[in-house]
Amino acid sequence: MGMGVGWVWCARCVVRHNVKAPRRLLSTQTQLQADSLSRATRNIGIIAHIDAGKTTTTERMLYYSGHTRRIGDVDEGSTVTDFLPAERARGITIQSAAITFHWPPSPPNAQTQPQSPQLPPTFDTTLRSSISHNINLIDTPGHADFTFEVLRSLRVLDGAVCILDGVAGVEAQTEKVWTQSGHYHIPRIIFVNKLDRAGAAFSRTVKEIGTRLHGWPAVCQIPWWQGNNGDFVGVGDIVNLRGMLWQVGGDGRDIQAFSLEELGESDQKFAEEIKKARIALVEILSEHDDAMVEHFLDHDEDHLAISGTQIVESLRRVVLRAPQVIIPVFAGASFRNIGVQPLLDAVVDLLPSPFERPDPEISISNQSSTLSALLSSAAVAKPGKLARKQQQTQDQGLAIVEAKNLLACALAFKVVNDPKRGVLVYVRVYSGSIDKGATLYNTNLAVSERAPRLLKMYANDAVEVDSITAGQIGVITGLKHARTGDTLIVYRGLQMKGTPSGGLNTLQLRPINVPPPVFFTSIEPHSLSEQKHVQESLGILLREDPSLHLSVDEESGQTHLAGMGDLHLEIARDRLLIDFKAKARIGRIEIGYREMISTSTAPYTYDLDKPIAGKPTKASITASVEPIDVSIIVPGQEEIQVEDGAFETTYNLPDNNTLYILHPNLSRHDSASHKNYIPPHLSLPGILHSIQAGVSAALARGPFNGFPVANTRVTIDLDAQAHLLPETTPTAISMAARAAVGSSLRSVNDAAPSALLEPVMMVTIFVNEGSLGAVVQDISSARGGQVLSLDGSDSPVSSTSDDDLPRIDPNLIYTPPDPFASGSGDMGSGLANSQRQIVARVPLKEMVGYLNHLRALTGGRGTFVMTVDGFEKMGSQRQKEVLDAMREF
Ligand SMILES: Nc1nc2c(ncn2[C@@H]2O[C@H](COP(=O)(O)OP(=O)(O)OP(=O)(O)O)[C@@H](O)[C@H]2O)c(=O)[nH]1
Repeated sequence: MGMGVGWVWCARCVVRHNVKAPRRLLSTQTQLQADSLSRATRNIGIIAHIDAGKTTTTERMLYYSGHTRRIGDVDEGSTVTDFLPAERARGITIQSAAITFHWPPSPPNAQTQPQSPQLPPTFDTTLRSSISHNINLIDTPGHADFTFEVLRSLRVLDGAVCILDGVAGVEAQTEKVWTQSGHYHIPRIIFVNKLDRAGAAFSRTVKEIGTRLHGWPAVCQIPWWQGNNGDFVGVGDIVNLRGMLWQVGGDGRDIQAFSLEELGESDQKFAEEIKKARIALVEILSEHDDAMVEHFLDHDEDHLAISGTQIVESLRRVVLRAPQVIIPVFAGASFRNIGVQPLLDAVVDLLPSPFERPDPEISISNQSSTLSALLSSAAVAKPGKLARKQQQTQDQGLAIVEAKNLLACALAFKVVNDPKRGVLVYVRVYSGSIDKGATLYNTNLAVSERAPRLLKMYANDAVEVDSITAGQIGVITGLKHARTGDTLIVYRGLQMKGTPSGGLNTLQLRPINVPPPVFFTSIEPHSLSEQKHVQESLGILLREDPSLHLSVDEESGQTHLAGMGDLHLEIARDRLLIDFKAKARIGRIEIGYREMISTSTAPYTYDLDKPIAGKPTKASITASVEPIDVSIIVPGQEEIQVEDGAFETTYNLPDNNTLYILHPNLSRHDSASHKNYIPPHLSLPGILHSIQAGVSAALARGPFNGFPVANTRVTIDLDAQAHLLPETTPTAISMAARAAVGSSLRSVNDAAPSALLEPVMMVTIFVNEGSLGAVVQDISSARGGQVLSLDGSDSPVSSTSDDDLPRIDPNLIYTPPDPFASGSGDMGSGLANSQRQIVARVPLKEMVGYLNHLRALTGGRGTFVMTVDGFEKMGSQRQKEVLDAMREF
């Protein structure tokens, strides 16, 4: 008979609360506690193709950890993670919420208190998974439209579990996210789910892991199929050499373990397969880990004699090495409650703590660096030695000196409006500690705001905490400005209205390129009285997802909402109408073309002189515009300030626009001299920010057809004495800048009409050999696309930086047989080869509704992913057709 396998909390992890520290030691003590908390923390995400079972698996994880009392069911729409009604209706996960739980489960009273367990100095004999850890599970969206959203959540992960559907195998979207997470060097393990389904093919899936994800699968579990129908009942645990049998129909807590000896009597074949798998596992580890070779020799070359702990430590070493070449593979069926607890053990045992991660990249004064480089230079740099650091720019030198005042640095990785609690800002702290009440400086928005309340989010509970320390994930409530993706810093001596000096105000954590919006829709409140609510809801929506863009046409008052995909906008629409109950008419979802001016203007000055909010207000702005001539523009959507000289400032704006501001009387390096030129209530950074906001608003709506303007250089001549008066406010500067640039664009368009640019996509299509011809034919003739490669390695999916990843021969991969898979005769290389990949550039217009067409062409098997490759000038005939079609509508 087998023994029960229990996941119960262990007494060792209880924190000793009653130790009194002498007062002066307190801060080091707290630091130590924070460090051990982080060492016992896993910040992980689940990456998976839509429908692979991410939500189902998450639910089980929360249930077994003791944080929920019943298993939520996705199909009934009662799950914890997918908490937005719009998600429930669609059954897909779109919001990246983060949930904390403990694994193994912690004692009931410590359940919701952050704790710092006492970890042993080494793990040579103890498994990490024998001690309760904090798991911060960050939800990543699975749909192709949300790739950017995935990227955004990926950058705060320390490790990931990739869930594969054991019937469908490795799917296009998984491949894409896998590659992206590889770019961030995120260690990953794989869970092959849905092995209970008819047609489940573990072996085929493992081979696909090798061929499509470019790593050597290390099979840590094999499926246990029983009876004539091949019922999936449990797994063979290759690490610990045992069979694990889940009670049929139970909640999954009742698991029996059978030793190889016991199995030898009941299921001889299965016992033999476990041994085979163990040999393969030791072999593959030995190829990549010298310590494993030593263990192997120490145990007289007996693969079975090596201890489970040694295998786990070896797996951990190879998983944490970048690039990751070995991919541990686990098996289960979370819907049947099979396999989830060992998967959680693997999360703790194999994935890294925040301390085991590479130093996070930052950008500061538009230069790339890493956070610890910045922090450690602060420790050594003394102002007097600055001269020696002059190979860096002066701004960076200043930042280094100022970095000693940087008390904390965090990334707001997700903003969610919770109907009950208001706007929740999920943060990951990278250095220092954010304490309750701290003043946070937002380097993206150049504003300060106080953090009134800090929370730790558990599945069933939000618990208030006093601080969120480095390596931790938590929630700040009550913030009015912070948006998804913003960098927040705590800075010694910062005043609410102040700006951190010396370049720290430009610090960005793990900056990413925001793809340009290529679809838009119009929004019109039902009535004037609804307008305020619609505006407020849109405001929250944009804080949640800054990849949505809002622009208002000054004359018609019409509002446009732009996004990255049609589904992206559909979700935003549902969010607005259903979740926020906004009363508005939402127009058709259309393609977001760009306009480009064809000639330049002389400087034009707009003088604003009118009462704003009851006060007389004045501002003047002198602007000129000129086209930047490139035929294809490459997307890049972040506003980046380039501080090139003391008296000039350049902004690289979205859509390949540039803003060049000359401020001859205002030196960036001598703010004391400004008082001679500008009224005391204005500051140079504030003025520049207002000009940029006004110019961006003007560029968002072109004069030709109301599309955003691209490829344009705007020059602003700022004569501080003439243009900035006592009655000048930041709002007035923005309005004047918008008006000056708006008029310049109109006059240039009157002189010579602008041209339209259309979004062109890089499309990667996966099809079976049989449909290849038809799909290529359709793309290149009917859709006007250009096929770039077939099965090429230069595609965006397996992109250039992965060249060092191995090309893997599926015949060299160990897999157990697939006795019940349909088409199991055609295993391995045959199947892998029959899957073909087409990479093509296709105008977005021709890709609308493509999925259905592709399904029809491929008997439902084809899939594709696409990203914006650029905007291209259209031929005059094509432009006319597009414009005619728009007018008709
Ligand atoms: N047979 C079987 N079905 C499963 C299993 N796991 C999940 N499912 C089903 O697969 C469907 C999708 O599961 P979800 O958990 O919603 O998948 P998801 O990956 O979260 O999907 P999105 O939220 O849309 O990204 C649901 O109908 C589940 O009941 C499994 O182990 N076996």
